[in-house]
Amino acid sequence: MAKGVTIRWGQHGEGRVVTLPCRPSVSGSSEGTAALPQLIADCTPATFGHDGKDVYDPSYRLAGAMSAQDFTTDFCPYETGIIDMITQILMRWRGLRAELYKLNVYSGPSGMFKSHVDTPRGEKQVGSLVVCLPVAFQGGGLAVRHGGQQIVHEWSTFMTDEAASCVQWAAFYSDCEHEVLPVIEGHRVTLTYNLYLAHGTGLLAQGEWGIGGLQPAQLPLSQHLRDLLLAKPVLMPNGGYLGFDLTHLYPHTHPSLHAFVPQMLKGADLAVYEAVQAAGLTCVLGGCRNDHHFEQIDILDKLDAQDRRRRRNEVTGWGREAMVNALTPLRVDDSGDYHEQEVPLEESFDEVEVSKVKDLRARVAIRERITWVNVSGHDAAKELSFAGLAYGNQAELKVRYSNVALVAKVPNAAERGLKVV
Ligand SMILES: O=C(O)CCC(=O)C(=O)O
Ligand SMILES: [Fe+2]
Repeated sequence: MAKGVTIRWGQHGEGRVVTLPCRPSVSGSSEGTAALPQLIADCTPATFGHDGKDVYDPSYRLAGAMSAQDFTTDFCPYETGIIDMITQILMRWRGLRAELYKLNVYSGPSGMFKSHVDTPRGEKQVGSLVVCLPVAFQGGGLAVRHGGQQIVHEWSTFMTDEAASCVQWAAFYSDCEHEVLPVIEGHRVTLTYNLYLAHGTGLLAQGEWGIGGLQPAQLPLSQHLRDLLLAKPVLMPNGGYLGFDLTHLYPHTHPSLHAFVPQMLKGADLAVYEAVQAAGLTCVLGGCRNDHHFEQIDILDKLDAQDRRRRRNEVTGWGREAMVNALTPLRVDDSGDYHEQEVPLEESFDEVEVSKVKDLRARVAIRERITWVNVSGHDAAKELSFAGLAYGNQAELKVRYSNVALVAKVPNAAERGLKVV
């Protein structure tokens, strides 16, 4: 670990600093071995939640604690990639926000925290992250239990300089019981973070602190949609469907990646999705509306079913699951050619096999039931796909990116609380 982890704390005018692992004292500075005992001395006895109260009981928890507002650190779990790893493993691509909670010190010969489940801090908390800083200690395993299974994270450094120079970490879901086994010798210094479910990894997609976050309801499109839904005379009194051609290309021809497109929405497309959600509309992602490629015959049925489920409160509306993904992998043959089923114009239906006409009419009918909001005049939207080639011993078509459309269901006037005169 090249840089070390710096902790700064102390009252105004009495600021202190330690960089871990402790290096030989720099003369005249508090940085060095003397600063660590000071950090430990400045911690207060750690309490824990019991029956809704903070309790101090050294027979259950023997540790020191410093609250996040009383120190700063340059250690960043995002920068080190820890949050990305947790997001992938524990959250299956949903976003996660880590909030520094406490610094704790469990010291030998008996520092420990008996078996407990962390008190959730807010309904979006999904887990905890413990980061063990590079200070030498023995014992102090972190046992995490779930479903009759146990994992013990042994971070003990056995006093070797090499082991004591690493940052080690573990993350677990909030419902996992865990325990800090007794520290035999040395000091086990940890940073704990609360992990919250978020729209995206990091802070930008969160409006919770009232700053910086994207507020989808404030997006101009969201306001226009709400005005449209409440307009007089009533537009679409019997309800209907609004279609948006998305502006970016997505790998929905890929056999498995197509399932992730809702989580991959980019830039303006994400804003369209957020705005549609904020306006209270249910939506579905489907193939491009281009005349030749509108593949999903059942797209509107899927949308209607999702909307009914949402109205019955079976879908919470949280996260990307609220959008139906009707994308299916498009067929790409061995030569990499993409087989679209062309939908000819109605006039030329007689040239098509009779058996196909019913299906083709259904596709045309679906396109016509959707009111398209944006007219995709630009070439990129007309160009149906763009192939990314990867070269191995033979040119192999890896991923093909194609246009995608988002279709939102407009409820009827009564469902919108409007009277039709
Ligand atoms: O330090 C650890 O490994 C876990 C600490 C813990 O369980 C807590 O602070 O709630
Ligand atoms: Fe805990």
